[in-house]
Amino acid sequence: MTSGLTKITAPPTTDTDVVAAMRGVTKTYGDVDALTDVSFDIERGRIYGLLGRNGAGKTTAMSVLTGQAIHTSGEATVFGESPFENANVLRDVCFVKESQTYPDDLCVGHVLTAAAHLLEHWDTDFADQLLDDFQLPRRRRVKKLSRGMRSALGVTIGLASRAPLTLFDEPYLGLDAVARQLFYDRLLADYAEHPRTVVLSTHLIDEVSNLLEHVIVVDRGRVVVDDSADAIRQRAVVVTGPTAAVDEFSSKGTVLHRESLGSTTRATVRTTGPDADRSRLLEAGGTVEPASLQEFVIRTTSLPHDAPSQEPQS
Ligand SMILES: Nc1ncnc2c1ncn2[C@@H]1O[C@H](COP(=O)(O)OP(=O)(O)OP(=O)(O)O)[C@@H](O)[C@H]1O
Repeated sequence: MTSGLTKITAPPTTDTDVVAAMRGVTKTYGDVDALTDVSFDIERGRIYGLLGRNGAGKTTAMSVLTGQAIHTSGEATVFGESPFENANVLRDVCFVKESQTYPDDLCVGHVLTAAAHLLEHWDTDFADQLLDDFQLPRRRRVKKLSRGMRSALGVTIGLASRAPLTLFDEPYLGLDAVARQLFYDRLLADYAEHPRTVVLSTHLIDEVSNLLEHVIVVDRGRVVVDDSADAIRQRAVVVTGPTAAVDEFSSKGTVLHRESLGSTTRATVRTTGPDADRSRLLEAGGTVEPASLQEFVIRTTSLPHDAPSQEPQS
């Protein structure tokens, strides 16, 4: 079952520089459909946001791409090969999970030494710098770390891995706002110097929206948006004004959400492009503002099944 929205996708790419891909991937756990007919490409040298509500299928998708779960049908490839039990592929992949566990007796230094052995592109100096940044005590046992410190350790491993494909699955549990900002800053600075492909799943969409270059939204196991963040920023707008004028403007795009109070209506609309004619709306006293990425994701994933949606008339 879909959200009632047409799937929103970028035009097909001619770029063959795809580091990971899914084609018609389905993953079931017993009678739970975690992923249904999922297809997307992850291209080299970009930061992707994998977004969606709780239980949407984000962790499952990342687990399939990192060989930690076997999909039920379809095809998943990383660097052109199946990732499952494929050391050739996995040495270039780092997957940092929110629920990452480490052997209890290891201390922080041991974990980093193990990571250095396992990850081909590991940078020890960078790892040391990140330990200092996050004030992680090298000699402390992992089981004695606070929840936030454990997250900081995961983030440190993900960044210092410099893996050509690095996936962070909601790595922030317990990280305070200062530590999260540190993570974003270090990620951006290091990514600029050492370009690689990063996939980030998060519920803190506003915080990361400036980081993301491409967004994949999963809703109940299906991909409902696969588009560049710029395209989403340009086309997703919040329109407010007299109902007739808002509805006329909205009819040229896809209405993601609409609410009225008296004669005024507010609608979140995905237009056909930045040049959508807004003159009549403005003349009628209406306003058009860019929708935040968070608003866009919320409106894209929370429609009831039978919600009316209008197709773009491009
Ligand atoms: N090992 C499992 N056994 C049974 N069901 C599972 C298992 N792992 C995931 N699921 C189910 O698959 C669906 C997708 O779960 P998944 O963890 O991929 O979602 P998610 O988008 O990462 O959610 P969240 O944002 O809450 O972490 C959910 O319905 C979940 O209950």
